[in-house]
Amino acid sequence: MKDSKEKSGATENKKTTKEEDEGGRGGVFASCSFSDLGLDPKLCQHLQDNMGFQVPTHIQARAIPVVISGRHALVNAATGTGKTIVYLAPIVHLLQMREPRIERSDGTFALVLVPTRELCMQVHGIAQKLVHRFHWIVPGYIMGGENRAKEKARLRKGISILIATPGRLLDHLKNTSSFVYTNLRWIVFDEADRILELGFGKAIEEILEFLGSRKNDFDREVDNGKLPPRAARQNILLSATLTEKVNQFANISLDNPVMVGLDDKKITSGPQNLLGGNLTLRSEGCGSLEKHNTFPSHPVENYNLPAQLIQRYVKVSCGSRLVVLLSILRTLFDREISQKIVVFLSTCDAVDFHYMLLSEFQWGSEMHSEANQKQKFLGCKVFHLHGNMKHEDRGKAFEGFISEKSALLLCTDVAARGLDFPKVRCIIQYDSPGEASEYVHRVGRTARLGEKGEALLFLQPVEIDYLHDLERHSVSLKEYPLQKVLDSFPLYGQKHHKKLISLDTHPWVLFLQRALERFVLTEPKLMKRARDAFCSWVRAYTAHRGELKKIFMVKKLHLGHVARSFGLKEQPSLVGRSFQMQAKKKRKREHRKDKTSVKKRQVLSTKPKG
Ligand SMILES: Nc1ncnc2c1ncn2[C@@H]1O[C@H](COP(=O)(O)OP(=O)(O)OP(=O)(O)O)[C@@H](O)[C@H]1O
Repeated sequence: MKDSKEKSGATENKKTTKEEDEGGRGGVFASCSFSDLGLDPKLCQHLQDNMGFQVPTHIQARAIPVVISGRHALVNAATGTGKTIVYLAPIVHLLQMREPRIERSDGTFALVLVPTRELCMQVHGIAQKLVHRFHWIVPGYIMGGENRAKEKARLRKGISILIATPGRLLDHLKNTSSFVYTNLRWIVFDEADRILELGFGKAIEEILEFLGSRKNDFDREVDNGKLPPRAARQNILLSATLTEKVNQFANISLDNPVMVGLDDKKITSGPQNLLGGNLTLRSEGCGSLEKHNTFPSHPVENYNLPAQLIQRYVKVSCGSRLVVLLSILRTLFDREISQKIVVFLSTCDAVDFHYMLLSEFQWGSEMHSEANQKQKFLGCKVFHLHGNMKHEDRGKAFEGFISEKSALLLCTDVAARGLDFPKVRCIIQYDSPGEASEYVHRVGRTARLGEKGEALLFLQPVEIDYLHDLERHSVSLKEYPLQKVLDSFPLYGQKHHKKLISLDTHPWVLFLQRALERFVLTEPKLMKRARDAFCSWVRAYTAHRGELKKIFMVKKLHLGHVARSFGLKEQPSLVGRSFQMQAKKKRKREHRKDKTSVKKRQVLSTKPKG
């Protein structure tokens, strides 16, 4: 009975895919209804009336029946296509059906693991909305940085759907005896690859071991009578990008998973199984499954980006980067006053510096020939978000950026994954991402759910090969018309050259650079931030791994130009004590080496031959 229901679901979904490819907002929505997917009518009504979800998205239509069926699943779909509902709706559906009703004293039934605090809060918010009509289902969260004692008290009372970051969950598994998880039915890994990238690999293994949910442990625990049969436990893994990390993760946590969202054109080469050859896929349920039992050992995935996303790159020499960033931001906000933009930077110090600069930088009277009073260069509200901020400030920035109509967010990759900021129009990657998968997640903060969106990647001329790396994943970018943008700024008496030799000699670039350097010089706090940012930025640049090291070569950086990009006039040797110390140590080491080799040579030359 169950199988036939799933089969009919799969056929229906295939039909919706075709139909929806022909129309709909960017091909995101399916033409079936939530109740067609087998969800409870009250839940469907609530999704429609209170949450405004009229119909499921494509991935929801395909994956919700699979999750309801109880199978382990690996779900892959573009950013912003509604993957959170893919697991939360079936969990709520199945929990509200239980007779007798679940109680808080039954403890945790579903565990959702996420990589960051912000995502934890976001998923918890959605879970709270979903259980609105089912007051006996209690969502809750635990995450790093929160008060442990309060969390313990909440766990003691009982949390039915628990959203957690891995470190804090492990802590409670080890130390909170009142945490009941004997009824655990689901473990969901949202942004699975990122959880591993953040170094939670060991924690995850320990968690799975604690919960008796490692693939190989499971049968043993069942045999020992510690766990109910397999059907009672379901693991689900979700990400917009399939990487080697997801592969590892799937290997330890999934048992005969159903793969949803992988289609033929996504993998371009290679002979082996994505899941290390261990995976045996079932042929029933989704018709597409049988096709996917072979995958490359090092898959080159064609990333699935929102079709309506406009992707461009801007080629800028290092010394002009800051001026170009400000000019583009100004142009974007002038073009559309009410909009939201996110700028990604590589380090917390770089975020702090740019946050202070962009919040405070004003047009001086010397810039404006007519008006004497100063005015802010950017009129919008500026927020910043990174991992070194106090937890409450992170929370405020997150909430603040969501609620503003027009705002700029400067952030590190802490905001790259999963966060759903409504109405973000443009993503600027001022500092390059690492792996192509990171590019995909960053740009995924815009063009969500079929909305419009633009993405702009800054590259120095020496870094342009990064575009080839993206192309390997079928991500191709067009060049941004920078000259046109720069020419649109007033030059105040300076001659406009029709044919410019280089961007760095553009009168507007020179003009704004001088103004920025003066501004940084007169603000001691900003100057300090600029120096710290310079040092951390160069350190981060040296941290690129693998093949990317050949593109982002620190040797090719002109440190004087890097300093200019932080509004500093000084040469790098004058900037940052840690740098001076490092350089001094290096010189000493080299000096010692020279001395020893001279001595050796002397010894050799004075040694009598034979
Ligand atoms: N069926 C639906 N109809 C309308 N809106 C929806 C529907 N499903 C989800 N949404 C909304 O779409 C947005 C994106 O959802 P979600 O954050 O779950 O996407 P995602 O695929 O997990 O993205 P990412 O890969 O970036 O994590 C959210 O604002 C969510 O409320």
